[in-house]
Amino acid sequence: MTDLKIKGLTKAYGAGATVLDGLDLTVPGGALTAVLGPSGCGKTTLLRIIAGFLRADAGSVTIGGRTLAGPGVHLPPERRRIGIVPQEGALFPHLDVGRNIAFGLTGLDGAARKARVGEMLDLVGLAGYGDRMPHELSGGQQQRVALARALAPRPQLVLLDEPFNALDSALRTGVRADVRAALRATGATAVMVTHDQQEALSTADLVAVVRDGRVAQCASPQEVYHRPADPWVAAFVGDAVMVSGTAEQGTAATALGPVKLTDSRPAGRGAGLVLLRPEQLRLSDAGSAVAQGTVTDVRFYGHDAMVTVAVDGLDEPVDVRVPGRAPVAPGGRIGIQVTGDATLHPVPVPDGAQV
Ligand SMILES: Nc1ncnc2c1ncn2[C@@H]1O[C@H](COP(=O)(O)OP(=O)(O)OP(=O)(O)O)[C@@H](O)[C@H]1O
Repeated sequence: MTDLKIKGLTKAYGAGATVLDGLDLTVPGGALTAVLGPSGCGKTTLLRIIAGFLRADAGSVTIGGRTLAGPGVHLPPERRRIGIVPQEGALFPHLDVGRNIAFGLTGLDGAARKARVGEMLDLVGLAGYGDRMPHELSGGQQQRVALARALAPRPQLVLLDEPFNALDSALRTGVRADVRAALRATGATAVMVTHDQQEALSTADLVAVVRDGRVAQCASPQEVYHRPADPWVAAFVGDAVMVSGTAEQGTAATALGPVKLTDSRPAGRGAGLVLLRPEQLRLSDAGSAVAQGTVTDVRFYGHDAMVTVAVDGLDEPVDVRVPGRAPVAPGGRIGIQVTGDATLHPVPVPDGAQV
């Protein structure tokens, strides 16, 4: 297993603003880590520095203890043992699928190359497709070939740059699952750049949320979602409901009623912002709940619906996610109850943070 360790990575383009600002990130061997962040936060820059296409101004990149980039060190991309899956597959259009996959297989004789290509085609579920040309494949199949090509030379690390961007949503789910299974089967250490929260949460073992050129939080998808490092992360990763609260003995008093606090967080004392998810709120009859309000909007998504409620005593409306059909309509009076626990964060939101 090969850990990827990134320390103090700093990069500015020319005299422009700093894009990476002392970024630290450790990707454990064998894990798929999603680098998630808003447009322009430096995700592609990070990937290009890891791959060796770009030099950092400061900091280091090591894989399994081998320094790829650092003070006085810059290994060229071809010596880094890194496989890359670009955004739209970017297969060589004049080579068939087998030759695309075999492209990086230097130092093997003909029979060994053929065997490795066959293994890779099996791995990505495309056995028998070796003679097809790229234009004879669907977008999802092209992405799977791109993954097979990246994995064929047994790289120490695989970088995936928004790999599902070009696929329509119906295809995405299946291709994501296939890619994840193929990475798992080879035990590859992988870093996937994405700006899609659902993709990061559902596909990766770890999610590194990048803001302003630094990692704001790196943890499991569950941890990032349920115990976000700060209000910005909470609002960026999924939908968030934020209400002021005052904590005492593990419970915060809020306009939505008492909310049990996730206990081990040091900030879980005093006054602050309580972070909840819309699915933690339940609608009930007006009058039966501590918090009451007026429904202002209902959005139906098929599997669930989002109900916006102007709660009495709160300046901002809150969103409530309800399964299936929403049994309410705009203008109706409704009660709200909180379920589960929440984190409490000191206010205000850090300077410069934007959601
Ligand atoms: N070659 C370049 N020269 C100058 N500025 C650049 C260059 N490449 C990127 N930038 C700037 O650096 C910042 C980070 O860009 P980067 O492409 O790394 O962000 P990103 O997080 O990948 O964004 P997106 O999600 O939109 O692809 C942006 O402000 C961008 O305009």
